[in-house]
Amino acid sequence: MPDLIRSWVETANAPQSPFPLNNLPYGVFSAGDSPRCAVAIGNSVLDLGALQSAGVLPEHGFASPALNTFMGKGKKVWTDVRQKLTELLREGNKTQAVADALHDMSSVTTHLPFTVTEYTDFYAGRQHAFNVGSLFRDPKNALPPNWLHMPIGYNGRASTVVVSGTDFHRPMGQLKGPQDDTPRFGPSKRLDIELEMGAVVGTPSEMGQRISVDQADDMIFGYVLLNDWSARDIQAWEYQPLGPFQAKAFATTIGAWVVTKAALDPFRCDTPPREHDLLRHIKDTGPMLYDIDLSVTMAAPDGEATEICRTNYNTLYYSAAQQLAHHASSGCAMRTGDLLGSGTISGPEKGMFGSLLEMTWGGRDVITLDDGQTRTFIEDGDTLTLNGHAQGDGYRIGFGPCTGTILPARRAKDGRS
Ligand SMILES: O=C(O)/C=C/C(=O)CC(=O)CC(=O)O
Ligand SMILES: [Ca+2]
Ligand SMILES: [Mg+2]
Repeated sequence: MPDLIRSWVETANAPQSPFPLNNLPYGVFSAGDSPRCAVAIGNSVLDLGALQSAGVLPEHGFASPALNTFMGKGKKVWTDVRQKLTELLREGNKTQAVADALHDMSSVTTHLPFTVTEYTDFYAGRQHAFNVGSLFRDPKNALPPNWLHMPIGYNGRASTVVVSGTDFHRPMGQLKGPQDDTPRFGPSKRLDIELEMGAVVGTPSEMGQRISVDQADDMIFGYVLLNDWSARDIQAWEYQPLGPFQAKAFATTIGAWVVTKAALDPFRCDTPPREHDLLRHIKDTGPMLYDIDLSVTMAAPDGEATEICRTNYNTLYYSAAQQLAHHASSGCAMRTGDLLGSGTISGPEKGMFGSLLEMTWGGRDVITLDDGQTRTFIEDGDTLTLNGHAQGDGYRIGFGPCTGTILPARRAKDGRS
């Protein structure tokens, strides 16, 4: 485990800081002006657009409002820029040009860090797949027969991926419970979260090109926290035979900071033992998961945030590299800015479940918040926040929060649902 790299930005050296010099996650910010690229360091953001204009950094599209140009340049450029930034911010190396490009994080606005090209969501949490299979289908055959052989996924919506802090309205949809004769259209009453990690594709692949697991790993630029908000009542009625559609299309929240693979490298860990040998195109090639502590808090309007789940990214069955290799295996082209959701990260015990559906076992149990309020699913005004970090020796690699507050459903203009 490497040591903390000390920075002249003092707040970056605090053991609890999510953004020490070892991290350097990328994002997009504005300070009452045009959005441009940045890295987070301690309590500050460093304006990469300004450093590029000043000739301190080479031209990698840092003055644009998205990381895509830089992400598309690949491993060599990512490594060079990381080394350069590490030297610029290292203790003892303070210069006026770099000090002038720092902004207090509390005074800036963070934006969606990259243009999301396409969004695919996987299902790689074994406990989650088991729990959902038991609740929605047959507890005796909870895990689908293909599940141990390939990372199952569905194509989601990129258009509605939003950055942490974006509030949105409760979705409307078709609802039909088991006791109802006919469906009706109305606000979802079983609004849920899904604790996930998103892998961000940097370098693209061509249509028809096969990629190995190691090539796939090299294509990944970094990772974000991801909340795949889900309307369980819409989902239960609509999902057969083609899978989730409107139930997961209304919003997906990602964190504002993309943590690079380089920052996470010391925290790589093995995938679990395989029950069936995986086929060659997705076989494990070494440690490909990460030891990242994850948690979720829920807060009622004006209430305290209560931790409702604590789990780890290392509980997944498939890595993002295996998912990406599988995704391209038919000849599907992958593009810069593609976002791959890991699947809901539910660990093997109850306090480790990454959705309210599982925590309340289908809405049968309640969750009691620290202020005494109870919940099954999300109510209007509630705020849900994902947090995550990898714990180093005296420092942590944090992701920043991934949060959203639910606003009441938007009724039709005539007041009807
Ligand atoms: O098993 C199903 O019918 C669907 C389960 C899901 O909730 C899909 C999903 O988003 C996958 C995941 O996040 O793990
Ligand atoms: Ca999901
Ligand atoms: Mg979603």
